[in-house]
Amino acid sequence: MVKAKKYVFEKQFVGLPKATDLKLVEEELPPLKDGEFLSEAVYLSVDPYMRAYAPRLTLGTTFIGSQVAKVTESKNPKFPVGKYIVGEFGWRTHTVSNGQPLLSGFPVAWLVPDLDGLPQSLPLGVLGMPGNTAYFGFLELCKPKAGETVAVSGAAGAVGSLVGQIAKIKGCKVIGIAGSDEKGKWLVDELKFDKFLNYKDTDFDKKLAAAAPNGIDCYFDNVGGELSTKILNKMNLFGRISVCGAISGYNDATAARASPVQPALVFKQLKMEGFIVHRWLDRWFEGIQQNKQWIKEGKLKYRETVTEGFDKMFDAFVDMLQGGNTGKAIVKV
Ligand SMILES: NC(=O)C1=CN([C@@H]2O[C@H](COP(=O)(O)OP(=O)(O)OC[C@H]3O[C@@H](n4cnc5c(N)ncnc54)[C@H](OP(=O)(O)O)[C@@H]3O)[C@@H](O)[C@H]2O)C=CC1
Ligand SMILES: C/C=C/C(C)=O
Repeated sequence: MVKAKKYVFEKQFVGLPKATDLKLVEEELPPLKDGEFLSEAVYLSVDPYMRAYAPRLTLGTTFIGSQVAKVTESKNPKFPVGKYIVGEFGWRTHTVSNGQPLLSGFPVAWLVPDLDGLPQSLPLGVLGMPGNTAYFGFLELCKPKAGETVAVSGAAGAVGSLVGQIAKIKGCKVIGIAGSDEKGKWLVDELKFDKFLNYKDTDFDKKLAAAAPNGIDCYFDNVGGELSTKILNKMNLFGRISVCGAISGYNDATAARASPVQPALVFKQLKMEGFIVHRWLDRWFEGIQQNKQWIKEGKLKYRETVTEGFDKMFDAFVDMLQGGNTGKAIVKV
């Protein structure tokens, strides 16, 4: 009999999640039926969407999330023993699944493609959902042209760090905005962003004006709130804004306030569009393949912030929400 550990969503989050909002429990897994397989988590992802989607989750269920897992027993020929998979199984160590797609049509599990020797954790980051968010969300919505100026907030995180590099690949000038000078040093020195702005600086407004003397053509928005209104007010005529996320407000216990964006939208004739990455499910492996190719060519770099231990899932989650990560935040079991 296999015992699994899992985190159950006990209490709805109010403000920053508390350890007591989730409960770590053990359960015995049943023997496999035909069509099922058993997998063991190797890496688990902690992502901002877990906080953003929480109000829609049912209390008492396993908390949501993706993992890279190894198939250890199988009665399903599509998921043979020894293969690595990405599973949408939630925060749990062992899982019995039949591999059937979720109600949304999203596969509950897919085999990790050939990584050409790259780390097995990357399907949770640059070669998975965050990588595709950067690839499709930026290129399809911002439609950047060489020579244009691109601003990206959340710039040192899993998605933002890739968006800025893809913008550089496309010949753009890139302004990255994040919350620490150490992150800024990584963006400029290693990822070759043109400029870095720390949104916590008291003279941020002055520095923004100096960093974008000719205005901003594309903005990839990971954070929302007042910071994003400030960027919108610096946009050029017919600028494009890809709205990816709004993490600056995810932990607000009361409704966040930001100055109106409509004047900038009207007078600069801006195009602002939100998206969910699953819009490009039919092109999922195109994004992964392209990002892998760019890594191999040395054009796309990635970083991971790895926390060790399944019992540290909550700590890793809250640390990421508060900016403790550079690049993709993951947990190694
Ligand atoms: N639309 C979609 O399909 C998807 C949307 N997303 C969204 O993209 C965004 C980035 O996700 P991801 O790259 O995975 O996460 P990150 O790796 O960027 O981690 C979150 C980061 O958010 C920053 N942050 C936290 N609080 C604030 C704040 N008040 N103001 C500004 N920045 C803050 C922190 O960096 P710092 O030190 O800079 O503050 C932190 O490191 C999120 O908003 C997420 O919801 C992600 C995937 C898919
Ligand atoms: C799929 C992820 C969505 C957000 C908002 O993070």
